Amino acid sequence: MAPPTEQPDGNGPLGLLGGTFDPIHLGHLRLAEEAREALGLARVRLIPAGQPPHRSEPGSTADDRLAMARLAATGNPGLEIDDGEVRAERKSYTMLTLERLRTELGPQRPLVLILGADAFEGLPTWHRWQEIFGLAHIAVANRPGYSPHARRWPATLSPELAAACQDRHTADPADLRHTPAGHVMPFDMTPLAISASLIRDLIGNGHSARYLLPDSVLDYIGSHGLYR
Ligand SMILES: Nc1ncnc2c1ncn2[C@@H]1O[C@H](COP(=O)(O)OP(=O)(O)OP(=O)(O)O)[C@@H](O)[C@H]1O
Ligand SMILES: O=C(O)c1ccc[n+]([C@@H]2O[C@H](COP(=O)([O-])O)[C@@H](O)[C@H]2O)c1
Repeated sequence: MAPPTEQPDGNGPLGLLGGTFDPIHLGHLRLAEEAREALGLARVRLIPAGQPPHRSEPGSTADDRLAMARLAATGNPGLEIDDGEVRAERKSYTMLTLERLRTELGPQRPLVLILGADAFEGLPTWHRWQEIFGLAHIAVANRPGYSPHARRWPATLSPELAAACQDRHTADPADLRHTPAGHVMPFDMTPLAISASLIRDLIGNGHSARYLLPDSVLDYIGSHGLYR
């Protein structure tokens, strides 16, 4: 008989995947799913940004982006939704979200901030970025077209990011379980050249975006007339 699969426990590392999710797509969902498996996360919390700090106004409202994230997570017990950034009347700075989560979850629960390579590249421009390492681990996935691929670290990182990561780098997911925060771990995911901007462009130009995102999300976009 096969051994029982390890059940996710309430104190295991919690993955955090923030994004504008304009709209959420299969790149985001595979990122969450593959991070959960590769890093041994109990669950992954999707956190739609209410007011994304470093981009112009999204093409759909925060409430629509939250609704689409809820639809995308439906049926996957490994995912949960956090509406805190949508509800907050301020820019969606990750440090502030991590402080809120530490208040909610306590100082000991391992938190793993999941970033695609493009987001990670921009980390030194984030609000209080150096403090993030004190509140969460960071896991970085490859993304087609972006340079800081795990296998080429640290050569492809900017000097300040390389310096910040130097003593934090790990390739062992056990390190993410044994401490609440502080490690940086690159991991490989199935390369998917899907982006929300591609989907917005396709829909805006009257083309099909089917099979790039869940059908339920595509139906929502259609019934609410988004991105036209
Ligand atoms: N195809 C993908 N592969 C790996 N990571 C991804 C992918 N798409 C998005 N991500 C990651 O998901 C997070 C949220 O991304 P975001 O919501 O900005 O989506 P996006 O597709 O990059 O959007 P846009 O095209 O509007 O810039 C970021 O960390 C980003 O790097
Ligand atoms: O905290 C910051 O200063 C900060 C700056 C840029 C982006 N972020 C977060 O990074 C995630 C991805 O952002 P975006 O714009 O690529 O969708 C999302 O959760 C944002 O809130 C955070």
